[in-house]
Amino acid sequence: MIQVNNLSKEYSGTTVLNIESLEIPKGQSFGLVGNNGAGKTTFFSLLLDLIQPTTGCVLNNEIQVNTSEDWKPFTASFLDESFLIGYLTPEEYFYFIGDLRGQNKADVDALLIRYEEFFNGEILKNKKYLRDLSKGNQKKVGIIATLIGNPEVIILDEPFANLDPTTVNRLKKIIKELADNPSITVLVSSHDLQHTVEVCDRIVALNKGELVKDMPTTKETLQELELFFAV
Ligand SMILES: Nc1ncnc2c1ncn2[C@@H]1O[C@H](COP(=O)(O)OP(=O)(O)OP(=O)(O)O)[C@@H](O)[C@H]1O
Repeated sequence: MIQVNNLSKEYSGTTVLNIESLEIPKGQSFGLVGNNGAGKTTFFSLLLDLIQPTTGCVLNNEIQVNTSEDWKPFTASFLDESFLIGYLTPEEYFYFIGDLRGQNKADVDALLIRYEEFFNGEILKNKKYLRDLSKGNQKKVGIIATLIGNPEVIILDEPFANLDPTTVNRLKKIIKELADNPSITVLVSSHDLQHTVEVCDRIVALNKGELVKDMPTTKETLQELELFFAV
């Protein structure tokens, strides 16, 4: 269970995120939507302890995220993967991440075989550096890397961006499989309302840093969101 208490973030005196209270139960597939600048990436960055809150805190299973090394079961992929990427081939990168998460080569290989169709196994053979891959292929590598080491919480910031339609469908299948696992919590942010509604069982909308909608996914959710964002 992730708990958010009185969480806010300011930059130069301007509040960009302000969430009084939010709970994300273990096993939930949680969709975060909102216009450009609404605060989605800020929220995820706070969950991941990549930035410090101005007020409040985030707890994972009652452990405050930035006070203990024990909270680190979160993995994440972001829209722009380039910050992860030096002069490493995808294969070197996967083994490097595996090493960080206590996975041996055989564990990583098993995962790569399992998801070969999604991330396009060809990427491994051509030995290009990650920085020289297309944006979509970088994205695929970033997403698969989040799955290494059996994380409890997987954060996918704009996972559908830059992916072709076939790959989007494969990704939706993967997210639904993860969502069906009661011990895995998946958090997805996206501008694609339809994809988000399809893979998430709860949708939260942010507007200018404030939580403006919080609803379970039903048959009406997509229409409701489309009307909301059409205003
Ligand atoms: N380092 C920073 N310094 C100043 N302002 C920032 C910084 N990082 C984010 N912001 C501001 O915080 C607000 C929320 O940004 P954020 O990236 O969280 O939005 P978002 O919902 O992810 O947007 P998008 O859909 O465009 O990716 C924006 O107004 C942004 O300009």
